[in-house]
Amino acid sequence: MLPEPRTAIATVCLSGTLEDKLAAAAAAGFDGVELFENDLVVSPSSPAEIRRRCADLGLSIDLYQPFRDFEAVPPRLHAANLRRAARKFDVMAELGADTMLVCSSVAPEAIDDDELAAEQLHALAELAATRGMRVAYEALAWGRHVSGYEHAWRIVRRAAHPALGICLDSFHILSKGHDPASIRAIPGEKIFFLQLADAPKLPMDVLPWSRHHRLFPGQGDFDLTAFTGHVLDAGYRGPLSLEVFNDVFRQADPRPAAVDALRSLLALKESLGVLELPAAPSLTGHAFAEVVTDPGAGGVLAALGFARTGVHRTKPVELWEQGDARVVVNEGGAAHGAVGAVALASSDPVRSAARAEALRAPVLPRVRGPREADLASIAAPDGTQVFLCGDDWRDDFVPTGETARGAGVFGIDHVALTQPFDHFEEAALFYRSVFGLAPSPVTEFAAPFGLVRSRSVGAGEVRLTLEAAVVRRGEWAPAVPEPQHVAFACTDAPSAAAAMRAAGAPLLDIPGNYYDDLAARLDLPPARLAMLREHSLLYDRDAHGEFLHFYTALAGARVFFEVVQRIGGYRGFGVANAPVRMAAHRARRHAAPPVKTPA
Ligand SMILES: O=C(O)c1ccc(O)c(O)c1
Ligand SMILES: [Mg+2]
Repeated sequence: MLPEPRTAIATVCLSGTLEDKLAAAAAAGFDGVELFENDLVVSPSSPAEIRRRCADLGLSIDLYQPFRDFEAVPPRLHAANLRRAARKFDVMAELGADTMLVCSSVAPEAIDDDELAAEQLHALAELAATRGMRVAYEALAWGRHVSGYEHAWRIVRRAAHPALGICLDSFHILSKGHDPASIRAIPGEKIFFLQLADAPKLPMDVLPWSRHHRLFPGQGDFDLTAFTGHVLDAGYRGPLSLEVFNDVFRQADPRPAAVDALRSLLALKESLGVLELPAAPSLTGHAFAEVVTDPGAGGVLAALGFARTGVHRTKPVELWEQGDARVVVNEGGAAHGAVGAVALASSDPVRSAARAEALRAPVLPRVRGPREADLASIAAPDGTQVFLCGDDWRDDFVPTGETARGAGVFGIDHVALTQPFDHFEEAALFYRSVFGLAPSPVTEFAAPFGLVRSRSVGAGEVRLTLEAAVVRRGEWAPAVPEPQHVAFACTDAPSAAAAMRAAGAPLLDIPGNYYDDLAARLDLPPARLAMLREHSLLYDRDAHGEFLHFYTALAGARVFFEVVQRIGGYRGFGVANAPVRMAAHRARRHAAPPVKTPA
């Protein structure tokens, strides 16, 4: 196994003042930082004070950057650039930083002349060397004449100065579709620095793409494992340093953002085989879901055919069951009103907790009564608790003796966790790295109250959907923000809907326009279409099978239920129908007072 690389983060990734950023990076466990010039310029601390602060926090300053528009300029400008550089080397000496980043020129004065670029960089490297420092040259994807790493490397080789090397940045290389395999031809000791950033594939100009949409490794569409593998194989032994320009991260609380950032590197190191973590135990299904709501949810569950089978020994929560679908109802939290916990059956809950801890996920201390089962409880980025349980969690509930009437539900199909916009990317990385759940591609759909971004994470019978409004919402959107829901699986949706409706379940009515559109889009047999219309069922299909589903009205402040039937190997979640459901919820809220079914 290669030695485990050190970790670093550019101060530009995080929000706040330099002091906030350094504290957050250190608390998350980073070894070093890339210091952005702007963060230094606005700081009231002198470079020497920043150096002491970093030392106290256990952080090294691995790179000072950026130094712009240096190479390939007319002689008059070159002299001025060297003067400017000498000042910056003085600052670096005070900081205790020994590597300066020089990005390829973007200025219109820059000349397309590799010989001149090499000559001027040689002069800069000579200046650095006299102070025991070095210069790392990076090709920006939008550099005026140098925009690819192979070109930057040709110039560095031509300059032939021991204090001049290159800086590789995964974004600039992968965004332009350049093949990273040629990195292997660069001697490791000439790769002075490595900056890592992922990104979603977006058909836009590289500059705005880079400045607004970079993500932490594992959150986007680039293959950072293969990329970093080439760099390590070339012999690079410096830090893995995150350089992520992202509008959300730059406004977020830097403390959890830094933890999220470090988690991305731990997962990357694991995938590279340079860090061993406790393996993710297999997850065999949904043990239960906990809904935190105001009184009423139990009544809706009763109408769906569930029975109240248990009462918790010490907490004011009840267990409701039908088949293998289990819902813990906590009616004490109307203020929150949503899915409070997702409980997944783990083959090894203790190892699940150990892996979560190793990936810096908050493992919550659990207050246990004398007979209570040991569950690992881990807080997801939005505060949802994820329980990993073995078989004994049911012992926490005193049986009531009631049994479910039953309406065809046999289990939990999925749990839909609407996310605050700011946690969307982080959530996918969290569920993937901590629990080994594979994310689907991101889709977006137009909903009545704005565009919604959606993806799922899952493995086998464990399925979670993550949805977020694409921009923060204003005053006009409904007063019930982002309801969450639990979806139950059944084998016969029309019969289940009929039985539930007969028992008084508040099922959503779907407008006729929806069925007219279905008839136009899909060539469904008339009898099947009539059946869907009669029961207000929604329909979807993919290459693997078909999907029938229906929803209840809101059963609490922010929670509702869904019943689904998967036919064949259908893999989706009926996302295309989500806007119909949202509009139906809105119509229902306006037409009727809040649902209050008798318990
Ligand atoms: O967007 C920029 O200007 C910028 C600056 C420094 C970098 O290392 C980089 O990758 C981009
Ligand atoms: Mg960079």
